[in-house]
Formats: sequence, structure tokens, C-alpha cells
Amino acid sequence: MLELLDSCDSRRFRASEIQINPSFDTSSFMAVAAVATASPSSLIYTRPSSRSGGRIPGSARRTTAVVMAAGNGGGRRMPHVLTVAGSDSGAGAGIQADIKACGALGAYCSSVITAVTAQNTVGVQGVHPVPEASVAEQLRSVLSDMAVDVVKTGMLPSVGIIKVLCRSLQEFPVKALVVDPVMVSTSGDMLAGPSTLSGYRDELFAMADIVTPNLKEASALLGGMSLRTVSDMCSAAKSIHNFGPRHDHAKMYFSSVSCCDRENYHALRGSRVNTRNTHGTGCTLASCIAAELAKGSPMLQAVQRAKTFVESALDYSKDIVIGNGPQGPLDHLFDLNTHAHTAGARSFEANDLFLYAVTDSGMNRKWGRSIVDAVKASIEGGATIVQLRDKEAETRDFIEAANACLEICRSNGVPLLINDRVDVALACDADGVHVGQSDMPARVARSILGPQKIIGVSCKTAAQAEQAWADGADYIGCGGVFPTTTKANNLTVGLDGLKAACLASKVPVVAIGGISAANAGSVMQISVPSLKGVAVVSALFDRECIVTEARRLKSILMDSSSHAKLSV
Ligand SMILES: Nc1ncnc2c1ncn2[C@@H]1O[C@H](COP(=O)(O)OP(=O)(O)OP(=O)(O)O)[C@@H](O)[C@H]1O
Ligand SMILES: Cc1ncc(CO)c(N)n1
Ligand SMILES: [Mg+2]
Repeated sequence: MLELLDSCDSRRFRASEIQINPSFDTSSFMAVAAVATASPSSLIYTRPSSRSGGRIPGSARRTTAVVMAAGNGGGRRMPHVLTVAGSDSGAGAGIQADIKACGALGAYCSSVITAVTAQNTVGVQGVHPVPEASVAEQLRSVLSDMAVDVVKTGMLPSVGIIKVLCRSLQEFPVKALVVDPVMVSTSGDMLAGPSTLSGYRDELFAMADIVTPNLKEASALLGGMSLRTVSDMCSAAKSIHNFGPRHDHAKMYFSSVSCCDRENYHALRGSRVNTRNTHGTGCTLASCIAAELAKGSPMLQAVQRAKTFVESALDYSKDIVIGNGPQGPLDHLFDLNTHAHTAGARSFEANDLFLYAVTDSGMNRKWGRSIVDAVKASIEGGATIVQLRDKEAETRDFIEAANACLEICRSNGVPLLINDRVDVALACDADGVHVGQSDMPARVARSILGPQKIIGVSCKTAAQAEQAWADGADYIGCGGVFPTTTKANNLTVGLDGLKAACLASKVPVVAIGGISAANAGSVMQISVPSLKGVAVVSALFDRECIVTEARRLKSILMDSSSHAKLSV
């Protein structure tokens, strides 16, 4: 059954439409799985009114804390996750996993310790809950001062501690709450008694934005319900959803994650990594979701990125040997070892797509400019991201040009992507790649480049957008919107096709194809929140003065996006 889920990629389908018959076969499953429905991913940071019964107590105090933080020199704010969890002396799971996972994804992680456990790769030797008053004191210290974005929970060893946490969250509300209802360790040892079930079901879930039980925990939460088939998992996710959280997420053993919200059930494909080092994968997954939410990702993108991170970490760590027991930890910081980090590189933000400059070697030749001068001018005029596109260059020349452009981009804080050539991106440690439908699949590019690099995918349809998200893309480029001479034989999708893809996309979208100062305004005015900007080639590089054209485009985009906001 799980194999079948894996092979159906990640199409969304309604839980109510799934019927598994005893002679379950792949083709019927695929047909059901292809029933796509609208994306619901925009609700994340809106707190349900039931959570606080109207006014949120303590919100005034929190606002003060934020203002004070901003007033403290006006420095850079870091996305901040607070983990409320137990310590794992072996450091593969619990607080230690959470801090490493958040750090690896660029979020600051503070920690409130609920229990001290003695654990190693053999199992759990001891569990010592921290007194409730101390948990309350730690929560107050962090939440009253440190402008936490997202709270993630792990081991909560008693109902008393769950209640303490709920009270703190009412006093100091945060943008999102990720609940990993830890009950049994992977070695099979109890970490929280059955008495905590009611604490989760009756109190904490109502405040959660996402719940991440593993199969055993999901089953325990549902009174021992057996969870063997896909339809069992769908109904379990729905039932857990009914306890309160708006996005539920029932993990499936080993290689698949399923995720369900009010209307849709999303199956995420995963590849199973053959390793004994899986201790702490659940804590890591939940922490990565929290880190991504803190960074501003929509829920489904956060889940997909978390899944990609866990798989990359498992793959990297599959052969490491720590301890003599049956279950070793994974190395969360693998990316520090595998990828050289150049100063100035930074993670992707959706607004980077606002004015996206795509270079063209033919146009540079025509106007007698070097690629470096062209890139420099586009950035001076306001380009927010640059993609080097050269279909003819020799590999060596391409790397040399990319290195030179990277220096300019880095010194201006503008990400540089390479079209198509993952090898070139790797060779110069560019910020990422943009791939088309016939290039290297995004999923493969992701596994080569690691979780931090930016990956964009050209898409024309909602189905391609869905696949790009499932493959771990950071954004999609949708088009050609209008006919263009830059790309021969390119089917255009028009503003209607663009709108349909934007409505379906779970990742940010940049429009591309025939866009210029004359029509950029009409593109932005389709006013779909996932559309973050326009990508241009000739409108910048086939003009006499790139700086002037970039400035003109930028001011049109700013006018039309403020206009679009006003008219919503
Ligand atoms: N061997 C593996 N290969 C690929 N993915 C895996 C593997 N093991 C676990 N995962 C993924 O890791 C995530 C968490 O797994 P699981 O539900 O088993 O965690 P858990 O039992 O809560 O772990 P822990 O309690 O040790 O933190 C899921 O997305 C799962 O698909
Ligand atoms: C402290 C702690 N939290 C969570 C887990 C997950 O199994 C664990 N093993 N230990
Ligand atoms: Mg777990």
C-alpha cells in the first residue's frame, strides 16, 4: 500500500473520494488520486477565533515586546522557533534535534525543557519530568521577551505540563503552533503516559496549526484505531482534524507523509532511505515545519520542505556509526559539510521574484556588452533576482561568467540562479537553478543541490505546478504569458492560463514570456496572491539602457501591485 502511495506522486485528492477495494490496483488508485481540488494553503497565520474566544489575552504585552526588539538598534530579525520538548541525552531526538534542525534551516531556536531523558542508541533508560512550575517559568522567560514566531512541541510528559503550555500560549500568542504528540520513542519506550491523550485532544490540538503524529500516535489518539490502508489514514487524518487543528498531518511509516486540511488530503511522495539511523526523524520533521513557518512559508510548502530536509539528512547520514544499538541518530548539520558556504549567500524569499532578470547571450552580443556589465546594470536598475541563461556557452566559459556575476550579485544581496545547468550551479556555488519541463527533474536537482539552494521550475499548467511543489521547488515560472521572440515555438498560456496556474500553485509564481513595460501592469493586476513578480529578458537586455528599463519596469510593478492590494 505504501509503495502505491509512493508511486502516485503527490496529487491531491478528496478523502471522501477514496475507495480502496480489496483487490487494490495501481491504476484505479492513480485515477482517484488525480481528482485535483483548489489549494487551501493561505490560512496559516490567521488565528481561529475559537482559540482565544475573541480578544487574545496578553496580546498588548507581546506587541510591546516586538516594538522593543525593533527599537533595539533596528537590526536584523531572525525567524524564531521555540521548542517545548524533552532532552535526549543521545542528542538524536528531542530538544537537541529541534535546535539542530531549526539552525540548519536558518531559524533561531530557543528551548523550554519539559523532561530530562537518559537515552542512547539502545533505548530509553530514564525519564525525569521537569516540575510544572519550572516549565511555566521557562515559558514566561522566553515568550515574554524574545518575539517567538512559532512554537513547536515535542515530549510533554503530563497533562499538567500540557495545561501550563496552553495557558502560556493564551497569554503570549504566537503566529503558529506545531504539535508533535510524542508518546512512544522509536525504540518502543513510553515517553508520555496515556493520560496525556486527553490533554492533547481536549486542549492543545484546538490551538494547533498542524499536528504531526506518527502512525502509532495517530492510532492511540483515535482509541486504538487500526491504520493500515490509505483510506484508514485519510479517515484518521480527518478525525484528528476534528479535534481542532486546521491542518492535520498524519505521518506514514517510512517513506510517505500524508497531510490533510479541511477539504483536501495531500499525499507526498517520498523515497525510502535504507538506514538504521532514523532516531529523531519525527522531531526533525516537526521542527523543520516550524522553522519554515517562522520563515514565512505557507503550510504545504513548509511540510514539503521539511520532508525534503529529512530525506536529505537521512541519505547523508545513512552510513554513519554512532553507538552500538539498533537505531542511530542522523546528522542535521550535513549541509555544513557538503556545501561550501560563500559569504553573502542567503535563503530564498518570495519577494525576490518581483523583478526577475533573465540574461541572454545573443542580446549581449548584439549590444556589445559583457554579461557582467549586463547583470550589473540590471541590478543597478532594481532587479531582485538574476538568472544566467546561456544555451550555447562552453562549460568553462559559462562557469567563468557565472563566477564573475556571482561576485556582483553577492555584493548586492541579489540571488543568482543558473538556467538548466546544475553542474555549473554546483561548480560556482550559485544560489540555485531554474529548470524546464525537459531539463533535469526538480526532485533530482534538489537531491544534488541540497535543501538550501533555490530551485525554480517552468510550468504551464496546474498539474505541473503541483508536481513542482511535490518535487521541492521553491517557486515556479509560469508562461509564456504572451508570445515572445526569445523562445521559439513556445505555447502561450495567456493571462487566463497564468491565473489558473497561480490559483493552483502552492509555491510563489513569477510570470514569464513576452512581458515588457507595456503589459507588466496587466500581468500583476490578475491579483492572485501567489503571483510575486515578472521575469523579463528582451524588455531589459534587448534595450539600449538596461538601468533605465529596469527602473521603468520596477515602478510599473510597484504601482500595479499597490493598486492590486487596494482593490482586493
Ligand atoms: N528510512 C526512511 N527513509 C525515508 N524517510 C523516512 C525514513 N524514516 C522516517 N522517514 C520519514 O521521517 C518522518 C518521520 O518519521 P516517523 O513518523 O517514523 O518519526 P517518529 O517515529 O516520530 O520519529 P522519532 O520519534 O524518532 O522522532 C516521516 O516523514 C517519514 O516518512
Ligand atoms: C526527548 C525525546 N523526545 C522525542 C523523542 C521522539 O521519539 C525521543 N526519543 N526523545
Ligand atoms: Mg515522533
